[in-house]
Amino acid sequence: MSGPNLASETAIRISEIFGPTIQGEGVLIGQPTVFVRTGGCDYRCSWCDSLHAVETRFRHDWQAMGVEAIWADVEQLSGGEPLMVSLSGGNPAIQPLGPLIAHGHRRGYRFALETQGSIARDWFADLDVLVLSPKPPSSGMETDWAALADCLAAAGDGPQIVLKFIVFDEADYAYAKAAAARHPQVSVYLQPGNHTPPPPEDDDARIDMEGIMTRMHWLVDRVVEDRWFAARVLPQLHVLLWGNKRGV
Ligand SMILES: C[S@@+](CC[C@H](N)C(=O)[O-])C[C@H]1O[C@@H](n2cnc3c(N)ncnc32)[C@H](O)[C@@H]1O
Ligand SMILES: Nc1nc2[nH]cc(C(=O)O)c2c(=O)[nH]1
Ligand code: SF4
Ligand SMILES: [Mg+2]
Repeated sequence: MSGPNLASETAIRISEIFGPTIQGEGVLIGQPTVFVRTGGCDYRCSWCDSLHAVETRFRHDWQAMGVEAIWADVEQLSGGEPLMVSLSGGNPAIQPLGPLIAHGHRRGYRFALETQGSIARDWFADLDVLVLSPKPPSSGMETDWAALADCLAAAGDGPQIVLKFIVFDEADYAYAKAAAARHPQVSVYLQPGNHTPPPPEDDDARIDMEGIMTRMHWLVDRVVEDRWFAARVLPQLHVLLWGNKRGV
């Protein structure tokens, strides 16, 4: 909560803080982590699974919090045991996260950040893992390639950097291949899309498991057919386990 001593430049808009759970996606899949999800996004992906942290109609659920207040929640959830903190959103790059990362690092925690690559920040260099997830045609968004390159440049040699592409169809797959070719030094994760986003207003967590599995099989076939052996194909493990349930 914003208190009297909360300097406005350090206020971070928070949608939810939860965990520990396992990281369900990409390079850190299976790793225990606490999530810090920020509110607000510069994109509106057609299939976004986190609209409660994107659309301003949910902003009454967001809180402006200082580093100390966020950290109290992270420490309480982790029992004071240093672990990986996953920063997601919304687009967490909108928020001033540098001081939070420095605060956690001093206490032995590590930080992974998930962003679409539309906004570069100097503090990307302080992360342990930077997951860049540029958005394919099915999202309805346009990629700003210069901004993506700026994100990679801002991170420099600091964090481990990976590209994670959501793939729904052949056009998305072609996009992933072309985008990966622009940055051949960065490892690539391909993730089948989940086309049943949660209605944010209720708790119906059902998903079309068959549809996701069909897409996953197709994606594996596609990568093998192309002999794209540098790519890694992974489902959203948390979605397979808990469907579209929030806070897991
Ligand atoms: C909700 S986003 C938040 C972080 C950032 N805005 C981004 O998109 O990278 C976290 C991750 O979930 C992925 N994602 C969102 N909706 C999805 C869906 N319907 N199916 C599969 N992955 C999805 C995004 O592509 C991103 O990699
Ligand atoms: N378990 C779990 N893994 C995740 N990986 C990325 C997530 C996200 O929403 O950013 C997410 C999430 O919400 N839960
Ligand atoms: S960029 Fe991420 S949070 Fe924003 S709308 Fe797209 S998937 Fe959702
Ligand atoms: Mg998610």
